[in-house]
Amino acid sequence: MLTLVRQLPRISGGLTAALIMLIAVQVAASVLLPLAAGQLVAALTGGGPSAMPGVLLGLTLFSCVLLSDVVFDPIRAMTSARLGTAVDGAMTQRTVEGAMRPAGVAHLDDSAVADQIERARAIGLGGYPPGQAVIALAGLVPLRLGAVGSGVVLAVAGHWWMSVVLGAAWAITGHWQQREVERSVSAHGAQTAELRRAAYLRDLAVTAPAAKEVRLFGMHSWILERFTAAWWDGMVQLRRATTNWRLHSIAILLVLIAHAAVLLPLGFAAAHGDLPADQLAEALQAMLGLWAFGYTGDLVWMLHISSASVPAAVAVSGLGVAATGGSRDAEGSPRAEIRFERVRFAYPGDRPAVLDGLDLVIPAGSSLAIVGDNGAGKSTITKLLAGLYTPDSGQVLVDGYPLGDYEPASWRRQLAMVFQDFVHYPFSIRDNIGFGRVEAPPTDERVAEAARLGGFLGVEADLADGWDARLSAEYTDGTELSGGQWQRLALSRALFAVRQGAQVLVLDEPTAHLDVQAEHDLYARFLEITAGITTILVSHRFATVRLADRIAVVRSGRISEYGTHEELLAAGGRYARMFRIQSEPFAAKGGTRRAH
Ligand SMILES: Nc1ncnc2c1ncn2[C@@H]1O[C@H](COP(=O)(O)OP(=O)(O)OP(=O)(O)O)[C@@H](O)[C@H]1O
Repeated sequence: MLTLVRQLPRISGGLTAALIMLIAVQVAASVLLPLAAGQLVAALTGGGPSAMPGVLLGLTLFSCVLLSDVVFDPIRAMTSARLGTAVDGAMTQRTVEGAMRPAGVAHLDDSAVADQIERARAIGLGGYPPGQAVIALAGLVPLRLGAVGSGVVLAVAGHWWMSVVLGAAWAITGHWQQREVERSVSAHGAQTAELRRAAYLRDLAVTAPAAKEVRLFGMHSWILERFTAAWWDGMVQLRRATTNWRLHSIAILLVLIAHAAVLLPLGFAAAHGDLPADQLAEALQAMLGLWAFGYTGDLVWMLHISSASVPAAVAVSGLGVAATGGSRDAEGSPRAEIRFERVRFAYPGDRPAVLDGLDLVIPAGSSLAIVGDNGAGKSTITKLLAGLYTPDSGQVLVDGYPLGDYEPASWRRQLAMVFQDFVHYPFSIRDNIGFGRVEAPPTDERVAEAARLGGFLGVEADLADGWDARLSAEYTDGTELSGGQWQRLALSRALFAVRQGAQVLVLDEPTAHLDVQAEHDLYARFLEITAGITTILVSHRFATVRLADRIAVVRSGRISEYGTHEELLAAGGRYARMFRIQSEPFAAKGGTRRAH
């Protein structure tokens, strides 16, 4: 909560100042109320024509309270809502900036950082944005300060010990209940394993990616039953962890006893004429205001649960601030070679090394195909080349300089990559292709040329909006592409980058979704596409692999074979075996089966 308060003036100094002033007005009004009541009772019980000025003063005080309620309360509500929206916007923006700032992606594999990002998104807390905390704070602060004022009035009108007894009783119970809320909030933040499972099952049911299989496999009741069981089990665990009924009962008893201890002497003194009626009225009115020292219900809960994401958002917004890349300009690199030297790498966490002692040289301007079994580390090599991860030991050198010496953005501009799990951006075709080089305006000409090279040209011709057609079935005017069309679009995106100056083209399984004709057409354009640049192909298809000048086989974390297609076939090693398996005539096997 303190973290949130510290952020407020930074996010909007004007709104914060306005809110403080409006809260001060509300506090003053809450103190005026018992004084007004006392003033009126004093004037009316005094009798005679002299009552008029006293009544007028009492009514004026009441009018001030009324004015504050009628005029300033709505303004305070609007101001806190606006400040809340500003906080939501600023926190989300900082989270987004922070999450994207680190040059690599290793921080996203760190479970502590992933957890912070999850909290910063407020998802782990059931979607309570921090702006709600501002609204709760704007409600809570005047109540608490008003209670202080009521305490002073009670001390003056009644007796000082009355404020102490009542204030202490409320404060103790409020403290217990606040601790319960804090426990509950942190339990919600951590979420029980059951609730996390329930959230996963819910997402399976309500999000598009699993929708097809859920229906195909008839998983409706399976998911519903398990979701219901997991959710209730999780909730029961949460309640058990956070609710203490015994303390609740003691708290109620304590407050009742404290009120009796104050009310009885007040009544006794008034009955015996030791306490004038106006003071009794003031004291009784002030007693009612003291409750705000205690548990202020939903406001406390809302304040704690909504502000819980703020420290995480502040931590995420600081990600990568201290990290500095090199300063060498990579423009035009590599001119000589890319070299992996004794590279060892394991993904963050306690994981085994994927690459261990890997040496590899890729001469500039040549093409290299990387082959190997599933999970051998082929994609990992491309991620290290892109600087998304850094080797644990050894180094990646570009023209003799470690990758870390280069300014990260300038090295990235030299790369055009199609990842195996490339993203389907739900934006226009133009944007999807233009993302290859965001600095270069995606003009019709540039987009069409990239689409021609990537084999996408023509798809836009059937769409009403052409290059500006939106690619998402979730929009009424949107279009959904086929798997192969998305792959051609991803290729076009990379080739847009190449046409805008990228020097290294990395294609991870570029033909996996392509039909025979599209694959053939791509091979036909291969020389045109790769002319003058360094190309790295990761593929299991030997028709693709054979296009490359050289081939490297990855096995047991290092390069086990390296050479041209003919050289590796002649060597009779792993590559030759893989090639033979893939090129064995399928019909012969099928024929054997048919014969039975
Ligand atoms: N982000 C990650 N976090 C942890 N482990 C990972 C991550 N990405 C990959 N791995 C692991 O690293 C190993 C190598 O993965 P990589 O994707 O490089 O293999 P690959 O050779 O490209 O495989 P495939 O042919 O199946 O695409 C695998 O064991 C994989 O489980």
